[in-house]
Amino acid sequence: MSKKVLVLPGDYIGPEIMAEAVKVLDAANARFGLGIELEYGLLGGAALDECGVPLPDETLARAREVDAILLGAVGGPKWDGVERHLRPERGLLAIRSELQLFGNLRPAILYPQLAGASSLKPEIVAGLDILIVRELTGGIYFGEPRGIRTLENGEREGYNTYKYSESEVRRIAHLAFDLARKRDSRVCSVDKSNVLEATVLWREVMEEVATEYPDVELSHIYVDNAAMQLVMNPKQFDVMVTGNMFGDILSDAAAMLTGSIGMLPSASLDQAGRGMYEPCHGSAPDIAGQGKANPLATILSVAMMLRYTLASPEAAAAIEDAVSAVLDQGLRTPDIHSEGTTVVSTTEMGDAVLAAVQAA
Ligand SMILES: NC(=O)c1ccc[n+]([C@@H]2O[C@H](COP(=O)([O-])OP(=O)(O)OC[C@H]3O[C@@H](n4cnc5c(N)ncnc54)[C@H](O)[C@@H]3O)[C@@H](O)[C@H]2O)c1
Ligand SMILES: CC(C)[C@H](C(=O)O)[C@@H](O)C(=O)O
Ligand SMILES: [Mg+2]
Repeated sequence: MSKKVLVLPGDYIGPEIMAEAVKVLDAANARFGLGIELEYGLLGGAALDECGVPLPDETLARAREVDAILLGAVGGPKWDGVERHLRPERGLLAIRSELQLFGNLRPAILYPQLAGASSLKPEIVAGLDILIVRELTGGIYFGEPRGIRTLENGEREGYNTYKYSESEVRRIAHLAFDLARKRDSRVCSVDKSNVLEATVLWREVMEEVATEYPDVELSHIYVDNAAMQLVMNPKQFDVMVTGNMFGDILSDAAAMLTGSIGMLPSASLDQAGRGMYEPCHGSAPDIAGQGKANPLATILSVAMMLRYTLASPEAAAAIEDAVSAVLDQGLRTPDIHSEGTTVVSTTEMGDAVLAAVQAA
């Protein structure tokens, strides 16, 4: 039976990195007989330009039908002036929310070949393998009320609401604990319970869920300390579970431990394990159209899609091995370049991974 994947290239470097990821997916499809059919849709600025909204009904309808979604990145200065509710990023938030993709997995793994490209010293990052589990459909990103209002004294005030229900915390906790069992059985919950009530409850629920996993060790850390520990001694962490905004920030920091934000893939899963797969980075307007974007985060997101939603672990491993082989060949996009390696373009990097998959 065929499996359908909806491809949403998005904006700026989105289409550039997606072209390379699709090449690699096509090669894995042919090599492993996966029966995957691709269809394309619009999200973000591209959708706003074409249809007047950042998440067209057609895209959402197709997204509900397909087996998995592959996203590039959305947003950029072209749409800076549009009304808040029409911003390209709102399209991304809406699709996550509509599909209830609450579980965002952001693995920060250091490929040994990139030790020299990490922002930290090689001995601090050697063997790094952290999984950030970010709650993706709640917290301050979605809490109501929100807005900008005019106060009685005439000045304006911007406000958002940070809240999490017990059930929202419970489901992300279960996901984190279940994933930890397949790794080093350690979960570190990141909160700000010394200040924010929403995260006092978060911590209580984490403790409650932990009683169902006596084999998994649970620890807690405040988010400010977590940021510091991540750059001081990142290997102390196995699974880090946290809310929407903290996870957004910590995952960008974790990306730099692996060499570049261009190396960090992600999976956003619903309760049934269906998902949307995307790199953690944005649309990088500063390098768009120059062949400088690193496509590996998107290519590695394809591997996550094959593993988590499309049940093709062999093909997933082949793509991950192909990425490693290409790094062994010394090929680097500019963001991960270090002395003694060869700078290649986005397309050349994609072609090299494609060739390695075909040779698998
Ligand atoms: N998932 C998404 O679609 C997503 C994620 C983050 C940001 N954004 C949006 O992207 C736009 C730009 O945001 P930003 O500049 O804050 O973040 P960004 O992640 O796009 O870029 C930050 C820096 O990282 C670099 N970078 C990012 N991806 C790279 C890659 N694949 N290869 C090499 N270098 C890469 C960029 O050149 C830039 O210097 C904004 O509109 C933002 O809202 C979208
Ligand atoms: C573009 C933006 C809405 C998004 C987020 O904050 O979730 C991005 O930064 C991410 O990390 O996926
Ligand atoms: Mg982000």
